[in-house]
Amino acid sequence: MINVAIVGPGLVGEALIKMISNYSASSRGIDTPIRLLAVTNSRKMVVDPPSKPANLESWKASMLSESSPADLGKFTDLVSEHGPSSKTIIVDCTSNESIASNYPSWLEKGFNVATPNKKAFSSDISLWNKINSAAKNCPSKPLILHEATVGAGLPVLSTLNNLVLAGDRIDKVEGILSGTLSFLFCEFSNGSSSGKSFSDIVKIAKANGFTEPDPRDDLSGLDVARKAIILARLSGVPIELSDLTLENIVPEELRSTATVDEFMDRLPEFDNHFSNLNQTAFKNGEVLRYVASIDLANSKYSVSLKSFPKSHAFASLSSGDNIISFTTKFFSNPLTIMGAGAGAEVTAFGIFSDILHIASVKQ
Ligand SMILES: NC(=O)C1=CN([C@@H]2O[C@H](COP(=O)(O)OP(=O)(O)OC[C@H]3O[C@@H](n4cnc5c(N)ncnc54)[C@H](OP(=O)(O)O)[C@@H]3O)[C@@H](O)[C@H]2O)C=CC1
Ligand SMILES: N[C@@H](CC=O)C(=O)O
Ligand code: NA
Repeated sequence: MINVAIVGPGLVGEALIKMISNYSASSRGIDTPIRLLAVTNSRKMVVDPPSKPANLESWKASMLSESSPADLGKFTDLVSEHGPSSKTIIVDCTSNESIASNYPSWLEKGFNVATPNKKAFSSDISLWNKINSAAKNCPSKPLILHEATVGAGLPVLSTLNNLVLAGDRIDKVEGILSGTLSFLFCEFSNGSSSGKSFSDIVKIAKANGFTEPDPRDDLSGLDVARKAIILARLSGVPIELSDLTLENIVPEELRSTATVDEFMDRLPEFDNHFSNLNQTAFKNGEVLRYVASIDLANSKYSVSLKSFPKSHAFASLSSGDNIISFTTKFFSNPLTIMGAGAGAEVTAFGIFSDILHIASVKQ
């Protein structure tokens, strides 16, 4: 039995609960069943509730009726009473930095970790180093996987890890790494001079579940920058956020708005500003795309809004898709991965494939 404990049953966490409840391990060649044992958000937690909930609706009901106040320390203690930590996976589906700072201690205790949360892998390099040494030094060799942190469910990190393990040299990684910004600019800057307003498209991206809990994290370029850092570090170059040139497209006046609602309410005031940027590209026969360039060969790292001719692969991308290309010693003609780059279900799939990988190693 592999036990799964979820921290953060939000949009992505709920999609994951649905996926785990619908999964029948025996029919898919994994001998060990996967059991959803425990769930906590910032207010409440349930561990092995008497009702033994089988699906999302019954988990929601037991969160209401059988939960106790959330306490992360108690949560992991209770979880470890139900099976060895080597056969337990803690899944962090928050975007919280202080939850991420627990990974070293979870790994020291032998818990495996799977997460779409980028914070631990893109903040100060000291946390990255602590995580790696905790996993390496624990006798049960726990696994920590985070495929969904870049390209959601697309097999981006597993591909990069395989290239590195095989001895390839990564020269450059570039692409469109944000589902939100892909959706925004593919819809807004599509080679025509009219269409929906920029602020309306941001609202749709948020409603589609593409954005971070605070959409300013997407528009500021910070979310893309975090993904660029993860790609650089996994390629063997330990860069920090400060090594990267970042273009923030949030209008100056909206950067310090107090709440997400205030930001969304005031965004229409800047529709003309974005429309002018699009008009300039349009007049040159080009479109706008927000791209990341991780040029490892020349130690140059940037995330920025650029203009591309309509013949460029970035211009014809489907809205919401990511495209990531690796130029390497093996692949001088770049290896390219493309497909849906955000959304609850594809992200849950990325986490679930990490869970299945851990289950197959630890069963
Ligand atoms: N949406 C997407 O397409 C993708 C998302 N991701 C990542 O997935 C993660 C989840 O995103 P999403 O589901 O959209 O976010 P949501 O805001 O919908 O959900 C976040 C969840 O985390 C919980 N939470 C927040 N703080 C804490 C805390 N201190 N302790 C316990 N629980 C907490 C929230 O509970 P509460 O209600 O109590 O606050 C909520 O259940 C993020 O890291 C995001 O970057 C990655 C790839 C793609
Ligand atoms: N907000 C992010 C979600 C996935 O990481 C995005 O839009 O790409
Ligand atoms: Na991925």
